[in-house]
Amino acid sequence: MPDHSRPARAVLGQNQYGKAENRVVRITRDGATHHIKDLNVSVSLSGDMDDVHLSGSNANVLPTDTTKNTVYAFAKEHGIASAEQFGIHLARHFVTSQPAIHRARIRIEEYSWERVAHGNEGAHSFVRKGQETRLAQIMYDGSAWEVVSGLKDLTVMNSTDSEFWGYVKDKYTTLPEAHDRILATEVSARWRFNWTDDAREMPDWEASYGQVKQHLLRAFAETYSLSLQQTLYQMGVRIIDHADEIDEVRFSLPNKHHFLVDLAPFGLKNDNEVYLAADRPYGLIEATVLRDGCEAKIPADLTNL
Ligand SMILES: O=c1[nH]c(=O)c2[nH]c(=O)[nH]c2[nH]1
Repeated sequence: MPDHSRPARAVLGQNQYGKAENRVVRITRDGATHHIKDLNVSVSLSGDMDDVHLSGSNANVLPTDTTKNTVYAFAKEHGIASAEQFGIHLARHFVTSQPAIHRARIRIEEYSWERVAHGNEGAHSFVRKGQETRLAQIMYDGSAWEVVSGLKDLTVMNSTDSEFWGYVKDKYTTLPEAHDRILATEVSARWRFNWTDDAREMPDWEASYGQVKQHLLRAFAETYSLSLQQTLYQMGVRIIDHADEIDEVRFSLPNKHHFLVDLAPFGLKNDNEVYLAADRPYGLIEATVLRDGCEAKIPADLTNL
């Protein structure tokens, strides 16, 4: 039986549109020395877009093709000083130039390149760095900014100074307590800046990124770990303590398990030397570390950011 007490009509919910994954490489030529910025830029706009969904009128629609073109034109006109700065330029442009667009979200992945040292004159040869991917998300609604930076795929390992014991044991527990284990993870992190309005001086986005990455790595290396949870918290504390421009850090840390291999069947003793690096399943440890008194705004599920 249909439920006649509930309205049958459908209504439009949240919507956004734009061009995703615009790959833009900007070369800056400083004489014979060249510099590279290599970005993947996704534009997402929202505003007065009821008509295009409800009646098909495109009167308020700036084509996604135009948003793509804008990314490339801005790379030429404004250059790319940092992913964050580039995203701010784009978000401001879409919201202030189009009356129907009230909110812009620019997501950027940045791939870094390292110079190849060689004998030729000039510096124009690069090798892609295999380490992390840098991330930035800029949101603007015409008055307030939200800038979240981050990184993913930063794989780190401690070959000692990690233990895990004293945990709950029930009838399904088989894990042996570890007093000297490998601790490895692939860091995915996002941090939110407290810069929210044009009236305030912007952080130095490039310097801030380098410092946050160093704090995170040093905290990982220097924490004598009793759990990945404890290490995560120390990484967050270190960033909040040292970076005044940041109010919130969110981590998603897969525990990349390394299991000691039983070599006894071969008459060999394994003195914490030979491990099986398992790829799945993995423990997944996730948490936010906040500046005291600040509100958490980074979504819990980082796969959506
Ligand atoms: O650092 C860890 N935290 C856990 O919660 C956990 N659970 C587990 O089986 N191994 C580990 N390691």
